[in-house]
Amino acid sequence: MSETYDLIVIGGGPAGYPCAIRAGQLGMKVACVDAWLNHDGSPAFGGTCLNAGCIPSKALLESSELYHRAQHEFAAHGITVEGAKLDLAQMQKRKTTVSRSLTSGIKMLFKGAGVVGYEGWGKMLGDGKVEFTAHDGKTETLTAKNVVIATGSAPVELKKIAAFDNDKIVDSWGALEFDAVPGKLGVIGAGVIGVELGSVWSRLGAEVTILEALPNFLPMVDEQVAKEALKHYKKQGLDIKLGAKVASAKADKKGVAVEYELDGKTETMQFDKLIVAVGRRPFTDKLGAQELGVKLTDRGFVEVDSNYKTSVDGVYAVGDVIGGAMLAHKGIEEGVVLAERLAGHAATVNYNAVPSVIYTTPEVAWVGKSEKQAKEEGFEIKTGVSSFAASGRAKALEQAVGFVKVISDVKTDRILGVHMVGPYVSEMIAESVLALEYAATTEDVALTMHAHPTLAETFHEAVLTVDGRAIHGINKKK
Ligand SMILES: NC(=O)c1ccc[n+]([C@@H]2O[C@H](COP(=O)([O-])OP(=O)(O)OC[C@H]3O[C@@H](n4cnc5c(N)ncnc54)[C@H](O)[C@@H]3O)[C@@H](O)[C@H]2O)c1
Repeated sequence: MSETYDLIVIGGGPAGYPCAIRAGQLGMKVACVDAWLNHDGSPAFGGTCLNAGCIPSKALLESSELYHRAQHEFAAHGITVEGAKLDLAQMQKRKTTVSRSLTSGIKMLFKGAGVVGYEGWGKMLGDGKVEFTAHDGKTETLTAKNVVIATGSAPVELKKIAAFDNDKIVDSWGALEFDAVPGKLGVIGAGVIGVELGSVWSRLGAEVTILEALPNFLPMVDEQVAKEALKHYKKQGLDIKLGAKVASAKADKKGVAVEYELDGKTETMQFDKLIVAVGRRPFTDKLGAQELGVKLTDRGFVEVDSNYKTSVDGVYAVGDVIGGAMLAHKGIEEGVVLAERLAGHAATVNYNAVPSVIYTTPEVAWVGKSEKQAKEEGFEIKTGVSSFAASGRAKALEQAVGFVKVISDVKTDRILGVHMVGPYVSEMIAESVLALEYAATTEDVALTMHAHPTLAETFHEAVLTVDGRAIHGINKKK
């Protein structure tokens, strides 16, 4: 029997499930097919983000941060905690509970929007047909007017250098599932995943070394912010070796021996576990994309036009699988916008206002252009920086580190970029995104009242600093 739909979404991660839900809300008959299986064999919607990425990593980041604070910060608040002990099994159990509550929630949301969820693999056969193979091997053919590819991405494996063995050499998912704190932990790659996971295990007691091939740290982040973040990471004990290109990693019963080149010399380090976090690749396995003639780029991303349409009529793609920023929220927006367009509505993604966040301590967040980028693009810019050291709220939180930097256009006064390093900047960045979305000037934000005392005042102060009128900072003489 062939079930017929208006839309079949293949992939139920942050790009796919919102696309399916929005399409359902807009009156389409929708199916969403997802192949995810957790390590315990349970299927789940939500993709990497909810099952093995954003959410479980944030759960462990929070728990490990509390453990670290109990040991190193509570005394400053006048709280004595004697013998704070780590119960890693409980910490992992809580992490799983957080994830599962959200992934099971997707099924409820599907119900509410009239979306039919299929747990298993989807393979495009052409002419709107999708072969669905359930986890028990049973197959059925589904048909739809339109098909959306939202199959996401997977960790890049360094097959010749450090192939995953899922025990000693693991990917970012495996690194969230350790059942004991490694004594010595190696990480290849000081990108977002490397520093977030390195932070988790360092706070829990591991000696962490991060080997990064590039000579500069976090090159996608504003230089001033990256420098400040590096200073704090090093202070916390993360040993970040820049310009260290890993040549080989060999695992045996004792651990992993990693050979890397630094300053023309070959060095070796021994670790108990090694995390490989060197980026993610588009995931199109078992999808039938190439057989169908869906054009892929040299790097395997699905090629789409400005309407997210692939080279094959009736086949669209959104999220990590089409490239660009590999961020859940970018995928969510694309999925929703595509559903709206398929329903005949006008909708668009503003790629100039995509926020990025690194959930370390301090957190790093940014949106828009960096100072270097703005200058390279020919803007005459003015900048304003305000430090959290001047924030009453940050001091009360015992987290008065970092700063907010605002970049604006001299000619129009429009805000071009905002870059932050400090406490809870993951939450603060939303205001800057809104400023960019509404093409706000520094004057617009300067005239906006901010509650006192809040961390958000530091953004306001940075904006005031642009024109030398900060109240809680020393302004540069003009
Ligand atoms: N908080 C978040 O928003 C968040 C969290 C996790 C992941 N992500 C996204 O997931 C994607 C993947 O993250 P990632 O950190 O794996 O990739 P990444 O591309 O951000 O960083 C990988 C790093 O590995 C280095 N590298 C590559 N080969 C190496 C080698 N042989 N030796 C040493 N270093 C090497 C690269 O130079 C690079 O700096 C990114 O797009 C990221 O933005 C986002």
